[in-house]
Amino acid sequence: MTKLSVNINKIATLRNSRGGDVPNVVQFAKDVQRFGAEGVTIHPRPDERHIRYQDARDLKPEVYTEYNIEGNPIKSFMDLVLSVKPTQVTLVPDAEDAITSNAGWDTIKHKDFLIDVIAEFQKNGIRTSIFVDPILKQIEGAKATGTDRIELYTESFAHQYNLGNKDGILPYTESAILANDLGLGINAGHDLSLDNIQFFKENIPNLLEVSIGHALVAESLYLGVENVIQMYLHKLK
Ligand SMILES: CC(=O)[C@@H](O)[C@H](O)COP(=O)(O)O
Ligand SMILES: NCC(=O)COP(=O)(O)O
Repeated sequence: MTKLSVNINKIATLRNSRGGDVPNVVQFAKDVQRFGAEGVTIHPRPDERHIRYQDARDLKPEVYTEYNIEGNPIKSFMDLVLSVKPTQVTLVPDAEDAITSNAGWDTIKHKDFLIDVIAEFQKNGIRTSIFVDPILKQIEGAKATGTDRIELYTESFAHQYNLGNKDGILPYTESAILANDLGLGINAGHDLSLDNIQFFKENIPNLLEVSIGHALVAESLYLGVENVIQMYLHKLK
């Protein structure tokens, strides 16, 4: 069984584009849980261009499934996560100016830093996951940091799958086998979608959780737009 955690960053992006509170991210989190989502993921960035630090605090009492906060463990992010105390923190090595996450950790180069940060979160009862590329030595490096889980960065799989190249899954399967052998839990995310999720799941042994946002929100627009147009037409009769 793989848990679906819905990333609600895009809901905050839409809200921020008008400056008001529509759509309301807390209400959206409540609704996705009511519809069956098994977790809520947010990824506050230092510029707060979508999810804001205050959203992370406001969501805490309403997320009764798994609450996952992702981000680069700079001081302000660490303070936020340590005060909110989500179920899980996912560490992502984002550059400040990155449009979205675009690489996993170099777990070898940043080993000492990751060991310290991970120990601090674990000491506070927060499960840790670190975002990694599907590279065997990086998975071994992840193990050495003491993290509970890894999150496989799935952009390259999604890209290859979209091009019709199913072999793009191979490094992910190998990485998952190694992670299982090492006793690391396995999460995955980035550009997963209705098109590619089943194939991914079938090829990753013991996939514990996926976090999906961008495609899920885009798909929801497409799958919902016919209904909404009909409702407007009905009211305009
Ligand atoms: C960690 C990751 O894979 C990202 O997909 C991220 O959580 C999404 O961030 P943005 O919504 O800022 O693109
Ligand atoms: N950790 C990945 C995530 O939360 C969502 O990524 P995406 O589906 O928005 O690409």
